[in-house]
Amino acid sequence: MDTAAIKLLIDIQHEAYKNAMELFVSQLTNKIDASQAQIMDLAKSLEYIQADVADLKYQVKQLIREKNEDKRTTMRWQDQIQSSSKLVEDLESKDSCVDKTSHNSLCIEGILEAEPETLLQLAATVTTLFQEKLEMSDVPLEQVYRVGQRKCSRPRSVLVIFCNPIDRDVVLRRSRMLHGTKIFIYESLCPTTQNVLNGTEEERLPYLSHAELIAKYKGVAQDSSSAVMSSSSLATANHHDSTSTHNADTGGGRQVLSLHVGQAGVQIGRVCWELYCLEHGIFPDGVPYPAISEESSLDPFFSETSDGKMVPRSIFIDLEPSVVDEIRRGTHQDLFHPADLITHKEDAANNFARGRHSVGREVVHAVTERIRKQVEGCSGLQGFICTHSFGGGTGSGFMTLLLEKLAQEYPSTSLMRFCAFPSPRMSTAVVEPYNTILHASTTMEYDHCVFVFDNEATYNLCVNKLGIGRPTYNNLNHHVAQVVSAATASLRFDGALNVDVRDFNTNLVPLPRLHFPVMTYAPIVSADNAYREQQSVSDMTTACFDPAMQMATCNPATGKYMSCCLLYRGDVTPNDVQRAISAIKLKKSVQFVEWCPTGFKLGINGGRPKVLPGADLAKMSRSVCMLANTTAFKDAWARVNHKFQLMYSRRAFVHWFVGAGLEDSELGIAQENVAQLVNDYQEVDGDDGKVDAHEF
Ligand SMILES: Nc1nc2c(ncn2[C@@H]2O[C@H](COP(=O)(O)OP(=O)(O)OP(=O)(O)O)[C@@H](O)[C@H]2O)c(=O)[nH]1
Repeated sequence: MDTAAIKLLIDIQHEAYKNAMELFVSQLTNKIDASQAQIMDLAKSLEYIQADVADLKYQVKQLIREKNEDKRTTMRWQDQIQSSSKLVEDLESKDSCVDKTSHNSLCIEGILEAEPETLLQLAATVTTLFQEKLEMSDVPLEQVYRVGQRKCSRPRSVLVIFCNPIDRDVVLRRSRMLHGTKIFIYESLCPTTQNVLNGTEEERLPYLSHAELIAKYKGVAQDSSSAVMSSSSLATANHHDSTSTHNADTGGGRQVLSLHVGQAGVQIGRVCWELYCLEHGIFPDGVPYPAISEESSLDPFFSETSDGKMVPRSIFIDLEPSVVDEIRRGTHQDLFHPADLITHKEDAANNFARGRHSVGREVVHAVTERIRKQVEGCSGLQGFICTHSFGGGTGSGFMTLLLEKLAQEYPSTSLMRFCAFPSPRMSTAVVEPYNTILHASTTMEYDHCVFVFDNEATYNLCVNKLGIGRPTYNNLNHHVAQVVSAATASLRFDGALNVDVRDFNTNLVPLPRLHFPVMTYAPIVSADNAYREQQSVSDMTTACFDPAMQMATCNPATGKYMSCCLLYRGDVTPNDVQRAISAIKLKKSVQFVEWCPTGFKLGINGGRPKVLPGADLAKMSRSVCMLANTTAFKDAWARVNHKFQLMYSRRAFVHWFVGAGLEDSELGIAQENVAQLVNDYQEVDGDDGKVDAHEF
């Protein structure tokens, strides 16, 4: 083999080794890569396993924690069950004691005594009161003593313990004879006295504040089962405590009787009571929640039965049964006393005259009897609240009849009404203008507040502010009830600034005939937008002066405000309110009559506004209700009177009214009377007789 051949052979072998080496290296690399990948996979799996382990550890911990929590909850529940049963036992024992002891005492407020007086003299004063004012002969008293601060020649509260419980019942029944005397008799305190006062009869008795008195009784009750105060009377006594100064100033009582008349009045009333129950913590069957808010005063709007149920101080009246039957069959059927749901066989057929002169007369006696019964159950009636429409035959005609009876029987009792005024374009009856004008004319001289809203304005609020596509009466009534609840909150709850029924009339009616304040409520926010739209006190106060927020169709810019009541609820301070009002006063668009420079009546109530489950309105932390007496409302009257005139000039539908007992001349007189009302408004705002007629 020559050298060249050997060299070639070496090259070939070299190449072969090289290839083999490369192959080996690549195989080795692949193996290393595969191993690395495997290692990576293993590492990842390890990571997953570690994560799973951590997860499992966490879950185990969580389970242990939950188990412990469960244990604690079980223990808490056991505690609660124990304390509830104790509470029930306490209440049962108190109830049984109350049965024995609560029927021999009464609290008399407003006794004027010459200072200083001994117990005997005080007892003599009380006995003389019973003899002279209640026409009772000898009433043996077991004990009397004073309640409240000692101040010379101020009317004071006296607790009277009767020897004979029958005497106590007679005094309570006859307490109505004290009407107008500024002396009020309450069923508030029901203690036995043996352990309370130790002095001899000749010693002057200690003056105890209500709180001291209650504390003392509580102590006595704990020490000895012979002195007991029931939870209900304690609540009443607390209420006395909080309102006694208020009553002393106003000379008024406390309870309010609500009268809901006709379809609109009944349906609005029903929603109002559902809301009141929610606000006061009362189940639909009238049983109070176990813990009632301390600020809540049930007594003004509810009476309590012997088994602890709360019954609304209300009467629902309709001339036909179907609408009231819905209450009789509804969720709150057990709330109302059946006798407070009064119906007749046939309605007033949209006819004022049938409501006032024919069908209405057949029912009015039963209604006034039931009212009398309810009033007898009140220790001091503060006023009546009515809901009804102006346009229906019952709401207009029967209501005039009822108002006459109330004026005769309870002349000094205040009254306020929430009324559905006919809408400019929406109407359910052609003769609404007749009914409205006849009603207004007949009741014109009653100078109590008639708070007005119309369904069209309320409907627009539901559409534009709450985003309801096609609002029903139910939607409208929920909104109206919200406003009625806001307006009556200060009658039902203790607050920083309270307003009572008489205050409304005194502050909102500057001239007797001009007594139709318009209702506005803010904020109106749909439940969907609740979290986005919390409004400040200033925002919502300003919103009240926005015409689009008003619940009655009239433009405030065409008139002047004569008076204005702003009732705040919830998270509101007097400073916030003052700032908001100062800002309003600077607005040129808000015009007040010159002779009413202060203009604003304020009420502040700490409790947050509540809404019924499923309501369209959002639950907000604060709200305001404005009741404003504005001369702009003349436009609404002029509009209805114009419609009346159009029909009456052709004597259209007049025969139906005359046929049901109306004097023909009454229609003409009514129209003139309301035309005069429009003039009265115009005189007040110095208008030159112009009325906004574009809506007619
Ligand atoms: N907001 C509201 N308005 C109502 C309701 N029902 C009727 N109305 C309005 O009330 C006016 C008619 O009065 P009603 O209350 O229905 O009639 P009534 O008083 O029962 O009288 P009669 O039916 O004639 O016996 C109309 O303007 C209706 O739009 C209601 O539930 N809510």
